[in-house]
Amino acid sequence: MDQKEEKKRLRTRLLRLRETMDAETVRRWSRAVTETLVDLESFRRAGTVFFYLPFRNEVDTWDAIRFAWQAGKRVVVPKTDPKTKTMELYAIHPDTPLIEGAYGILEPPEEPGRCVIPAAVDLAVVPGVGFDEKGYRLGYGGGYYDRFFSGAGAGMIRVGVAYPFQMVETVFPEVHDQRMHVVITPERVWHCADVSDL
Ligand SMILES: Nc1nc2c(c(=O)[nH]1)N(C=O)[C@@H](CNc1ccc(C(=O)N[C@@H](CCC(=O)O)C(=O)O)cc1)CN2
Ligand SMILES: Nc1ncnc2c1ncn2[C@@H]1O[C@H](COP(=O)(O)OP(=O)(O)OP(=O)(O)O)[C@@H](O)[C@H]1O
Repeated sequence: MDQKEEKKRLRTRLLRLRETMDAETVRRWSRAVTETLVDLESFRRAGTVFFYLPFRNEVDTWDAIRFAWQAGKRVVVPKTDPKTKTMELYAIHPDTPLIEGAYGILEPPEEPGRCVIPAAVDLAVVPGVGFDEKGYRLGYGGGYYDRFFSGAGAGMIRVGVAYPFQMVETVFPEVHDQRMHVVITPERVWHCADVSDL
């Protein structure tokens, strides 16, 4: 089997495992990940944090988002453009009305001229279908985060969040894949890239 086929099978297998999780397990593991995340030195120091808004049993980021607001941080989330496979970032507040955008993921409404430049973001909390110990990430195959991190979003600290079963031996990385600096699972933190002050 070639690498492309292996990667596709791994994606299907991991997505199936995540789909079959019960709500209580999603809550319990998300809470454990959140506690570790908000305690990271790089998170405490961050003024602006790029979160994703969870869908389909992804690690729930809402508690961490509320924590960030309470700590006075700026919270930004992506608005995706499926035509160009790119993301723009918008700041959200507790009262920002969110709408279902591409793929049924909640997004802030479009506000021309109000998007936040990626260079202003200190840390990104990154969703994934799977991760490996080197910090490589398997996503839905759209290349959104790879494109973002290899371009304007290059400077921020990248923190992947995952359930235990999403941490695998290898995600069959390709040359364009951008590594995470840190991956957090409910039971531990994986320091993947050389960032001196994490
Ligand atoms: N919460 C969250 N937001 C996110 C991501 C994510 O993984 N999670 N993304 C991370 O990249 C981007 C959206 N990427 C996505 C890419 C494809 C599909 C998707 O549903 N794909 C179809 C496959 C066929 C198709 O292209 O339509 C599928 O899986 O059924 C979903 C999200 C940006 N926002
Ligand atoms: N920096 C980039 N510039 C242009 N195309 C890219 C870049 N990074 C990735 N791509 C393209 O995007 C496609 C999907 O990449 P990949 O399979 O790694 O996505 P993924 O990381 O699983 O998805 P996502 O980030 O959306 O969750 C690939 O065909 C790749 O060629």
